[in-house]
Amino acid sequence: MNDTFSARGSILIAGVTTIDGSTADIAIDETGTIVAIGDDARGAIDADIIIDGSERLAIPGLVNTHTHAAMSLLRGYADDMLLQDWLSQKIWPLEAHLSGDDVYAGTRLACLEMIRSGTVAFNDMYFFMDRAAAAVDEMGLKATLAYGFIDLGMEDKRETEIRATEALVRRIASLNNPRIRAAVGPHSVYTVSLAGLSWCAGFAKEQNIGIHVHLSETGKEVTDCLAQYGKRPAHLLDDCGCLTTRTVAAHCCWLDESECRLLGQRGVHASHNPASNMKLAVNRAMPCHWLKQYGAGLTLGTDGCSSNNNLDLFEEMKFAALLQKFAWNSPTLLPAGEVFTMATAGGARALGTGPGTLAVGAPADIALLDTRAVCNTPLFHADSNIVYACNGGAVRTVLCQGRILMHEREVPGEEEIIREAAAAAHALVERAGDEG
Ligand SMILES: N[C@@H](CCSC[C@H]1O[C@@H](n2cnc3c(=O)[nH]cnc32)[C@H](O)[C@@H]1O)C(=O)O
Ligand SMILES: [Zn+2]
Repeated sequence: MNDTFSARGSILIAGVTTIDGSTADIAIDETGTIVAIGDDARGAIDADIIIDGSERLAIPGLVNTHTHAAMSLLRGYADDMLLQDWLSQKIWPLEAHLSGDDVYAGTRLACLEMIRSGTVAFNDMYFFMDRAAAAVDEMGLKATLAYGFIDLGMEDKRETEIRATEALVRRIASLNNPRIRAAVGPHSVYTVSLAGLSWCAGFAKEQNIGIHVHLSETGKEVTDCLAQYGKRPAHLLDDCGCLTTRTVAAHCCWLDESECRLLGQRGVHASHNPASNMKLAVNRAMPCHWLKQYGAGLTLGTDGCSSNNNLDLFEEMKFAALLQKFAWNSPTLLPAGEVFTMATAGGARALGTGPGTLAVGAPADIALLDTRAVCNTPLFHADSNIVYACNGGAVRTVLCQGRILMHEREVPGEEEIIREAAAAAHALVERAGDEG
């Protein structure tokens, strides 16, 4: 087993079921690229490792486009509250006591949870991101990491956030790990000044990196923005240059049709976070149908573990499909195939990690599901089982860029990761002098 995880050779996944129901071999070379799929794949490489694909369904690894990974330490710390109260009374006071070690422990726990539920890449915004990068580096996933930029209209705070953003981008460049990228993370229109937003846009352009922002999460965000600036949040972000083809906008719940058109024109990727939105009762579902109509990117995210409270994108796919139907009153909206595409190709395109499909030339970012699991029985339409019946527990094996991160539900070192995260979470709450 240790050989399986440490090896860096070529891999053959033999006789695996694909999403269309056929059986194929998948050949992966030493660089972690899929070099052949089908009957002829076996001959394409001299495989160092052979993974038995019988009773396994191969899907592209899932991509989570909105997380605060280290908030895994805050899972269950404060639930059932109003968004503003939850942030200002519980989360932000606790976060004031966070250390870099906490972010490292929490991000490792989050990576473990994502691997165990078939996710290979994520888009994160938080503090101490150099420590998050170290965790991702070790755990073997792909991530785009942004320092959450919040200036609250104060010039001295803006300077601090600018320095922190610049330092993270330098740090990630120095890691020289192609799996880890930096982005600029202006938190939102209600926490960042116009000068801050404009600086973020300019810096992202200069560095040729993405932007990760919260957009139109609540009705209050929209009414406050209209009162303060006389325009809606997406138009304000656009004035500051924050809407680009490399922007991921999380939530997008309260966008009107003109804002959806604008996101489409700018080629922005919207991250739908249905579990967080329902839990915090933001009271409107992202208008997927308008965003799709106007050509914006559609992707899926979980948000942090204290508003979800897990990172399982299988559950998120189901919530997305159900919420769209319920909120917009049509059972034909967001069918299984479309939500599966959001969680795979849509997310991969947004983060630039590949096509998000199993194809020759694509990176071997692959999850293998158990076809004999109850949730996959019977298996008439794989996308339906995946979206409506399964959760992450159906995932048996995960590869990221051809590296085996989990095999038959074993992830190396997981007991230590869990123990250290639990200890860090309890010590944090104790330091903050509040038992939650
Ligand atoms: N430099 C910032 C750090 C911001 S990290 C990103 C922030 O987003 C917060 N956050 C998490 N979930 C949500 C959400 O749903 N809406 C808005 N903010 C959130 C999270 O708790 C964290 O404080 C500072 O000095 O405060
Ligand atoms: Zn968030």
